[in-house]
Parts: sequence; structure tokens; C-alpha cells
Amino acid sequence: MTHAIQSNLVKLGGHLARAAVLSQNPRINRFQRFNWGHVRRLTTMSSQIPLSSDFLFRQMFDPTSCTYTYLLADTESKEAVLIDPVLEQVDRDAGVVRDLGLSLKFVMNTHMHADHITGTGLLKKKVPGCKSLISEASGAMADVHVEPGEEVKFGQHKLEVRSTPGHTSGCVTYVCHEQGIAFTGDTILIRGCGRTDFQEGDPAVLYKSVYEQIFSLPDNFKLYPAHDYKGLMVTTVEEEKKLNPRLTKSLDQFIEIMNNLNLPYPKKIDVAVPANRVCGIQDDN
Ligand SMILES: N[C@@H](CCC(=O)N[C@@H](CSS)C(=O)NCC(=O)O)C(=O)O
Repeated sequence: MTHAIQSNLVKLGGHLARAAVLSQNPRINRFQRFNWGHVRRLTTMSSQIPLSSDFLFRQMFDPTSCTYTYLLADTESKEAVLIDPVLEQVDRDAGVVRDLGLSLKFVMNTHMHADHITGTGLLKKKVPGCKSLISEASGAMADVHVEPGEEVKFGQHKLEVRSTPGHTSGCVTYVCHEQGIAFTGDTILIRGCGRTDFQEGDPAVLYKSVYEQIFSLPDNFKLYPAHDYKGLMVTTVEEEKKLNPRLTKSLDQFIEIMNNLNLPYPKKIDVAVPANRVCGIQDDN
């Protein structure tokens, strides 16, 4: 061991010893004590669940709205579903479906989005035969309305519909149990969650949805959100249970945080919500 390493280890030992003494001293108030909060991290990690070889998964990004669209398919039967498409990316999405020789069964949304217009209506025109799908509770028009507990089937695979209101009253999470993955829309984001200040948003309802419907999934289930604003792509139940800066708080603290986010309204809200109520475009089929 070099002298420099030895000396740094001695210094680190000193810091840790001082921190331990400070944290035990009753005369030092809680704000002066060594704050371990910022060193919170996973010390162990649950084993990873691999996707089965007949399960196609593609995550695609729209840089303007920071939306993720997901293409899932059964590679044997070729049946596919597309989750949360964006109007401006319809040609990209239809192109991937065509290139891979897939048969698009459902174009589905996790909720009625407020920040972008869904690509659903236009995809129905460009990819004949596919059906639009959204929750009954969303209040949006679609060919198929799903209820909590129902399954969306494509080939040998299926997604369970879980009701996760709070960001909007009609939000759902689609869970593929056999692959250990869930599509959470805006209910839970990576180290964040959907805002609750419009479209019947309610922080207490969102908190309950997350704890009852998402954190009740196995720790190693991967969570795929509808947005990320920091370049992250995927998280796990375990990570969010332990590291989510909002959802690791008590219900009261969470409500306080959500009621004071003071975010500007999404720029497209006034056009997106009415358009998404009718599948993104007036559907004249
Ligand atoms: N700047 C964007 C809108 C960003 C935003 O409000 N995102 C929503 C999800 S889309 S309605 C959200 O819930 N964000 C949570 C957060 O903590 O950021 C725009 O103008 O479109």
C-alpha cells in the first residue's frame, strides 16, 4: 500500500469516527448531526428476471415530450401491442411494426395524456386492423375499454390491467407478470411520480395506488414509465421503494411535496386533452 493511500484511509477513518460521535451526542440537535440521507443506496439487489426468448420488447423515445412508447410482441405468432404512442412518431412506430413483420393488435394508452397528442388515432389509419384501447375510467374514446383485473392478450403473452389513479383518475398500469415488467404511465416515474395538480389528480390517491398496486409487485419487477426527463430508462420496484425521493416519505409529507411542486402547466395541455379524448384525431372509421 502506498503512503498516499494509507494516509487517505487514516483521514477517512477519522471522518467516520467523528460522524459516529456526533450522531450519538444528545447535545447536538438533529440538524447538526451527520446526515446519512444523501448516502442512501441499495446495499443488496434482487436477482434480475430475463425476458423470455419469444418476447419482443422495444423502448422508443420522443425527445420533444420525453415520452417512452413501448412495442411488445410475441415473436412466434407476431401479435404485437404498442403502449403510449406519440402523434409525431407515428411513422417511426408504424415502420418498426412493418419492418419486423408484426401484426399490431392493440394501440393502447396508460391514460389520457396532457402533454402530447397520442398517436393512436393516426396509427389506426396507417396500420389497418389494429384497435385502440384505454381504461373505461379514462373517459376517452376507444375501440376497447378495459377494467381493472382484465387482461390484454397478444399471442402467448398478456398484460394485467391494474387501476392506478392519482395522476389522472383513469390511469392504469399494465403488468406482464411472466416477464417481470410493468408499464406505469405517469403513476410512478424513475425517482419521481406524475404530478397531481390537474385532470382529477390527487396525491393521496396516487400514493395509495403506488403502495397497493405497484410496490406490492415483486421487488425485482422492472418498471417502465411513460416519461423520463433525466435520461433514465428503467427502474425496479425495489429501487423505487428504497430510493424514490417522494414516495419513501409518509403520506402527509408526500401530499405536502406534491401540493408545492409549482410546475408550469404542460405547454400542449389545451390541445392535447381534448384531442386525446377522441383518440388523438377525430376517428371517422
Ligand atoms: N414540460 C412539459 C411537461 C412536464 C410535466 O408536467 N410532466 C408531467 C407528466 S406529462 S402530464 C409530470 O407529471 N411531471 C412530474 C414531475 O415531477 O416533473 C411540457 O410542457 O409538456
